[in-house]
Amino acid sequence: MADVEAAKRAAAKTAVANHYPKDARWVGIGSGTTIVYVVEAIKALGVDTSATRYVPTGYQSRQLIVTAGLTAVEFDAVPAGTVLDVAFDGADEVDDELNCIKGGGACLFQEKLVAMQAKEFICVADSRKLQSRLLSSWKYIPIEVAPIAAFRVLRKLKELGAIDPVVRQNMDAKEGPLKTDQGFFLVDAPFPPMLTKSDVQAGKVSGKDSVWEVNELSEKIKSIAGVLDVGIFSGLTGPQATAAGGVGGQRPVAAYFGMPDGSVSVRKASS
Ligand SMILES: O=C(CO)[C@H](O)[C@H](O)COP(=O)(O)O
Repeated sequence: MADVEAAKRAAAKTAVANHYPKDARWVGIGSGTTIVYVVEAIKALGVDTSATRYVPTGYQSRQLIVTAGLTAVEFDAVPAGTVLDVAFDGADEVDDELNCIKGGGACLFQEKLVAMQAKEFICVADSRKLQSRLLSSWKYIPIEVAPIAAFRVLRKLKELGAIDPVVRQNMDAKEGPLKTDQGFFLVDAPFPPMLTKSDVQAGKVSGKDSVWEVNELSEKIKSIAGVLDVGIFSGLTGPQATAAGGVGGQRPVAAYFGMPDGSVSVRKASS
């Protein structure tokens, strides 16, 4: 465990050193345990942060920002048209093309909003998260769902090939479904490992026999009525989205993994 924490810290330090702009104005801060080291690394830079505004992806993230003595501005208070300089976040799994699964820590919708508002979305994780295909080691896709539609969504997910999807429950003394920062439920939907775009280009068949290409499955799940968002971050990166006339993408431009030997492996999105 100590090694895993050291790996997360090393990845965060390198990611911040490479991507935190000297004159940062707007910075997205994600959720989870790894992001704690990103904030630690930002503080350790010793730069003047008085004019920098940090945009959280949920309650935990906001507390982290404030406790570090940084200024938090909620996503809906960011002035219209503002593009964040950079957004850092963790992931539950990252594939060869830098598609990610997120939401294991019960945040995903706000994480996606923040990532998609950033010029650069940077993922920080430890080596356990690095797999050639999504759903290799991590077994389910978190999906944020309107409570009233939960049973319908479960049924539709089974039709798509999900194996025993469930509504995530509170782990503390308060029994019942866990609620997200939006007051929604989370459905955890196990699927077999997904295909990447290059798998499909190489002739592997997608969408049949419950084996899905990442983007295709993401779209299918998002189109189910009652789904707020899906914990698959795929498609365009920020610069690609900007070039296409949009703001930012949901796929990171780079992912940093702390390795067991103390090194940091960097993966960059190619296409
Ligand atoms: O998506 C997330 C929260 O829902 C987290 O980024 C993801 O679960 C990774 O967390 P950790 O850094 O603790 O491994």
